[in-house]
Amino acid sequence: DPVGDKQALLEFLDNIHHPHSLNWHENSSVCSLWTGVTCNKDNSRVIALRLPGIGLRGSVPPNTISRLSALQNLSLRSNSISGSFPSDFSKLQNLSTLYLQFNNFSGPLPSDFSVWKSLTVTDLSNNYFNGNIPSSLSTLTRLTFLNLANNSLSGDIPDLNIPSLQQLNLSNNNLTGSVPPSLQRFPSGAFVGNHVSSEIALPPAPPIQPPNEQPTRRKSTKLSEHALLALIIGGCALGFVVVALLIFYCYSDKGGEEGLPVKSQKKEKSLKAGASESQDKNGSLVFFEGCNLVFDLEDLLRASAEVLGKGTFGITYKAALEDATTVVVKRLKEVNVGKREFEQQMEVVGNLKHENVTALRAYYYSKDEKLMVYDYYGQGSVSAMLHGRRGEGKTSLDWKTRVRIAIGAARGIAHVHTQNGGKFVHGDIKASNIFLNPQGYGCVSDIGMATLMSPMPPPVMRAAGYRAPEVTDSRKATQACDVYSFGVLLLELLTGKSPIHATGGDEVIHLVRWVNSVVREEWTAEVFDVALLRYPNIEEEMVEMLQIGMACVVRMPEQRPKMPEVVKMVEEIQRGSTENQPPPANKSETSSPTPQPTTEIGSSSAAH
Ligand SMILES: Nc1ncnc2c1ncn2[C@@H]1O[C@H](COP(=O)(O)OP(=O)(O)OP(=O)(O)O)[C@@H](O)[C@H]1O
Repeated sequence: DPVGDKQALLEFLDNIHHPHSLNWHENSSVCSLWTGVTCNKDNSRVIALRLPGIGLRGSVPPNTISRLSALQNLSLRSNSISGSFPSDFSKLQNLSTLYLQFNNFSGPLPSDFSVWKSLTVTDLSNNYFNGNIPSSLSTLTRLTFLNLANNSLSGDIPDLNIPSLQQLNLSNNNLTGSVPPSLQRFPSGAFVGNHVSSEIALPPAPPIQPPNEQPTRRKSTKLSEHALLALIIGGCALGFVVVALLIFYCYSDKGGEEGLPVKSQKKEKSLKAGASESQDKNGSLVFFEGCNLVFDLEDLLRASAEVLGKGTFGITYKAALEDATTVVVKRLKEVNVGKREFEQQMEVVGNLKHENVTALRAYYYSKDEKLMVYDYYGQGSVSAMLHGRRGEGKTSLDWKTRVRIAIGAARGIAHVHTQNGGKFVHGDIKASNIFLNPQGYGCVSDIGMATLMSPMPPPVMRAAGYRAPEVTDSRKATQACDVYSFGVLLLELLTGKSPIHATGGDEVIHLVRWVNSVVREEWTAEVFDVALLRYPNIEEEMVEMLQIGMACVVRMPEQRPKMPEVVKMVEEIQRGSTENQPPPANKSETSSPTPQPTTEIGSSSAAH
């Protein structure tokens, strides 16, 4: 471990307010375990420090980060760091990328940029920097990206002759004068929101020949006042699908650089002209309290990603970040709500902490893209567990696990229903949205989607079987609809069958109708998953679960039990649980005792 660097980092953290605890322990390995820290190959020095969006507050403690003299990448973006630009950063002479945007830095920019000869990317936007733009920026011969937008910089724009510069944003400051000749190749969008003389006739953009990048594609980027962020996540590879999450930020030419993986481009949404909007901190990942994940949008978009599936609300990706963290990113489609409404909804969801509700870790909102970030559940969803292919060594879900799934899911939904003054609705309860928490209990995901999507979009085929009959007409989900969907989930756990499934022929079976008809014919035992028949002494419990399920799926919404009641009932199954260890592996399923109905179940009102 780099002892000196480790000590410097510990001192940094000790002396800055940070609501999120980081796993930076004195006796753990800084290079392999510390979040946000990257070392060089032989682990002798720290070369990257990325702590975006973790709630850092106060000024950067002097003589801490500056001791990381081998540092190449520094990202402290999207925190609440205040004070002046840390003067001792001048010691970080190997710095290549510097991301300090979306903080509360104030005071002048460093006067001498020549100390950072290797700088390629500098983003100091969305702070309160004032004073002039230093002409020493001209000495940065490798600089490709410079963003100083949304500060309070004043004075004339210096004649910055930096041939390598490809992207420039000085918008929304108090700059005066005119655009100097060296910068006239940048479109007017780079200067809007200033008092820069408007009569400048910008010549057509001359070809830019950056040394390391792809000049032809860069050339095609046109900046304009109508700044748009376009985020591209997607693309399939052969066989096992791997997609690269891509981002590009461009102006007016929305499709201009589509498909280009962007490392050094500005990611936050740029503002349209107008100082009034200059405080809009749009377009960064927002993390929730207690989240130990440390990455930024750039990391997220750079991560290699795999499509997990396409749902009602968009595409879900599994993204592997560089620091080996795996997260799930939901890219929402057709969310037409405004920023405020979206943020409010995310705040409710993100602060909804419960062991039976999957935690929303972060979200992202821009005009064109809405993302939600979750933990990745490696075991997959309950749907995958129940219906996925049984690989070698993979057995079907045992009864105890199914009961725990039911109890956890019920508790999670009941908790969701207590939100928003007891009016919150999940709206999309189904097995692919239920995961197992570390205790092996069900854990409900995808909270808040239905509210954002009201009226409900038509369900994808596999979701249709969970929807209460009344939703078809009203397209509006209610808590009673969640109870119905939970009932379908119970029937699915009991039968091992999907809510809508095909038989051998063309016939499509609707699980609720099928269970009702079988029970009506008093063939109750027929509904249970054959894989469960090998567990002795569980008949009563299965019948109990069947009763609860059927009570939840009655046609009339007002006749369904409320979730707190359902929780009690499913918990009762576990309480009455007798020992039901699986029999020895060689015992055949057919030799298991066939369960007999012990209680009268079903009623004519349940049949539909
Ligand atoms: N956090 C997660 N960890 C692991 N797998 C996940 C996670 N979230 C979703 N998935 C899986 O990704 C796939 C796609 O999920 P997504 O939510 O987009 O669609 P869905 O659940 O099938 O439908 P809907 O959008 O209606 O909820 C599903 O198989 C789901 O189980």
